[in-house]
Amino acid sequence: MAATGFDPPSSASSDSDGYDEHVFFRDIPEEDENLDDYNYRMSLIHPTPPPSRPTSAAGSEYDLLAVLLSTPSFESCLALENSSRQRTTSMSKTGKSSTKKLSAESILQSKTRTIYTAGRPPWYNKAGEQVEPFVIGICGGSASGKTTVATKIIESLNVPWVTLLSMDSFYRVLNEEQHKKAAQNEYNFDHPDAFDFELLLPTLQRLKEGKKVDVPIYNFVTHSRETRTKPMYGANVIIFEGILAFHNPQVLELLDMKVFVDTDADVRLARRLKRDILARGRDLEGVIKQYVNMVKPAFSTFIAPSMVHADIIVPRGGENCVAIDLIVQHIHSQLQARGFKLRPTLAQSYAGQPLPEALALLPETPQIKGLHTFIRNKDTSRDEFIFYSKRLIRLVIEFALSLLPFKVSFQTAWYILFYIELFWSLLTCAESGIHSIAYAFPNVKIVTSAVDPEINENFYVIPGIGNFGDRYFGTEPTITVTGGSIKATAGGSCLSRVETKEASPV
Ligand SMILES: Nc1ncnc2c1ncn2[C@@H]1O[C@H](COP(=O)(O)OP(=O)(O)O)[C@@H](O)[C@H]1O
Ligand SMILES: Nc1ccn([C@@H]2O[C@H](COP(=O)(O)O)[C@@H](O)[C@H]2O)c(=O)n1
Repeated sequence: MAATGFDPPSSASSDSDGYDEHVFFRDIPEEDENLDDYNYRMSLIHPTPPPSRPTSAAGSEYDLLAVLLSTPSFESCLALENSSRQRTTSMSKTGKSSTKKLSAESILQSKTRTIYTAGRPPWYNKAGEQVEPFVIGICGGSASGKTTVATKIIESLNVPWVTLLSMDSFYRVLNEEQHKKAAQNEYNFDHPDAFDFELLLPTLQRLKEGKKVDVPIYNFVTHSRETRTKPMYGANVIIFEGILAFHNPQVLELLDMKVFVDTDADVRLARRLKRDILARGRDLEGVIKQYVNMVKPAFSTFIAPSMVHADIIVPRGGENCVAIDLIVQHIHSQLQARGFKLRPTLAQSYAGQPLPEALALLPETPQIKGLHTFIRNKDTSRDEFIFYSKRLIRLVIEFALSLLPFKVSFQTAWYILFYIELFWSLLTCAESGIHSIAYAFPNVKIVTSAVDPEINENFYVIPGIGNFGDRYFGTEPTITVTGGSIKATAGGSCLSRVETKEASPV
């Protein structure tokens, strides 16, 4: 654990698995608590933009849309859209059939709104069945690097929903006498009795069931729980870390994968000295006294022996990228087996089917061909890539507006722009993506400037531009070769797969 008054991270989200997959397919139970959960998640996806318009290097269109989408008009448009939605399967005129099926269970009515759902919240599988999250336990001595390893796993995983639960949040509330001992560095925080397992166990159980929990926030300076708690939510992956993560047999039962972080005692002591003095309000003598009398003995008695439960031992902790990569790969294969990883399935789902009626393709003029030639060239610089992409985006948006069957009034303008957000990401699109969006948003017209028949195993359009978002925002993985070893990095974190060839656009 790295910070004073640890504010437990609730969920890390990334959208790599596709916007549509985890945003709008939300099954909302009717209780208000769960609706709050829904609203919370929606706020993560559509955070309120800052009042002033941000000056992002990557495009004013998006900034404008972000501001527009935060307006009350957007909410009403969404309600309008949702209330009229039906699940449909539509085929193009060239196809044999054109069917429209209403699925009553995909429309959910709460007290305040109507919500369309294809029946699959983030932690449900493709068939809409609830799937247990994958729970990882990380154990190890104090300052061994448990939190650092957990954070690196989360960074490398690139999975939409991950929850990190720290055992530190479950330190017991002390009485007056215990507080006095703690102030003199004489209270044993490393003994199992110091932890509130009666609260910890049901909390982890509920999270594993995909339910919301309220987690205490612990303050290491005052040795006490804060009055507020932190809400946490079920996820695809739950990481539970703590010095005694493997101590309680019932907790152990809940862990699908057990990782022990094994860092030398002298390194741990050095890190702890620095951290406790800088971040936990301690002094040198106090830290050493606590370490010698309680931390070190408890490590030998309780923590080191629990290493026998570990599936993986990570020497040195967070700097051990190889071990973290292995863990990440294992988690990916477990998620795949549980049916969480839908993108590869969706990519293959519609092979050979005629394109949906909802698709409107820009006429292939010399101008469009020229713009595509630039953005599909892997040697096009990022500045040029953004420049030509913006021109193409403008043409797509203009074309989309020209397709609207009604006169644009002030009210309808918001409605149109809601659609444009979807169009915009479809500058170019793979067939499987068009089918997936047409299925999820049956009433939305999809406008794009090019349809690509295939995507490769990295979901790159072939022949194409690599990952459009990565090229546009400059977040492409890079390869560095140092001292004969090849290391792939993305945003400074360990990658789940170390590439042996350049990860350049195809
Ligand atoms: N590989 C590392 N190199 C240097 N400092 C580290 C490393 N790993 C962790 N630390 C530092 O050591 C302290 C404890 O790390 P942390 O990951 O919070 O351990 P734990 O969760 O096991 O207590 C933190 O201040 C952190 O920044
Ligand atoms: N009030 C407290 C509570 C706990 N500790 C020490 O924290 C260590 C566990 O946290 P890590 O992040 O290092 O795993 C544990 O060794 C306790 O001694 C404390 O000093 N004061």
